[in-house]
Amino acid sequence: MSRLRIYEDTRHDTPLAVYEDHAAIAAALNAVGVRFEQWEANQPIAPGASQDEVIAAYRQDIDRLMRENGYQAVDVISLKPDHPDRAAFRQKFLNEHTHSEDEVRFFVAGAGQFTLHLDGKVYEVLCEKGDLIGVPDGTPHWFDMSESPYFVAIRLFTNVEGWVAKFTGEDIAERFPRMTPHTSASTDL
Ligand SMILES: CSCCC(=O)/C(O)=C/O
Ligand SMILES: [Fe+2]
Ligand code: NI
Repeated sequence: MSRLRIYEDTRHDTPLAVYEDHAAIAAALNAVGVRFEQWEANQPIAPGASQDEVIAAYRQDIDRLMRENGYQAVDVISLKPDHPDRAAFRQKFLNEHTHSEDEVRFFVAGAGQFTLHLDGKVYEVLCEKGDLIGVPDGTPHWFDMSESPYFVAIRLFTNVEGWVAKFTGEDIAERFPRMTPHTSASTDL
C-alpha cells in the first residue's frame, strides 16, 4: 500500500499527517507541485528483470511519457534483495540532493521510499507498483530502497546524460525514518 507521511522538518518523530489513500496522497502532493498518479503496471516483470525486458514490456507507457513531456532518455533500476551491490546502490541516493530536471519515476514492481524537503516540511512517500511520481527540479529529496531492495522503477530524463545529482551537504536525511523492507514482496509483483 502506498503511503504519505508529512512532518515538520524539525520534528522527525511525529508525523503531522498520514495518508494511505491514493487520491488523498495525490491531492496532498499536487498541492505542493509534486506529480503523483496511478498507472497500469500489469506486465509480468519482477525485480531483477533486465533493463531491456522492462523497457520492452512498458514501451507504450515510456513512449507516451516521452512524447507528452519531452523526455530524452530512459533507464531502469531493477533490484532484488540478493543483489551483490545493493548496499552501494542504496547509499547512492540516501543523502539529500537535487536535480536540474524533474525526477520522474514509474514503479512497475515492488516499492521504494522518496522523501521530499519542501517549504519547511518533509514529505515521505512510499511508492509502490503502479505509482508514478514527478518531483520538480530543484526539490531537495532523498530515496531509500531499504537494506533489502525489491523494486523495478523506470526513470525518465530530459538530460540525455541521464542521472545527475547535486548533493546539498545537509544531514537531514539521517534524522528521518529510513524505509523498512517491504513486506508484500511475494504478492505484489
Ligand atoms: C527510484 S529510482 C532511483 C532513485 C533516483 O533516481 C533518485 O534520483 C533518487 O533521488
Ligand atoms: Fe533524486
Ligand atoms: Ni504493499
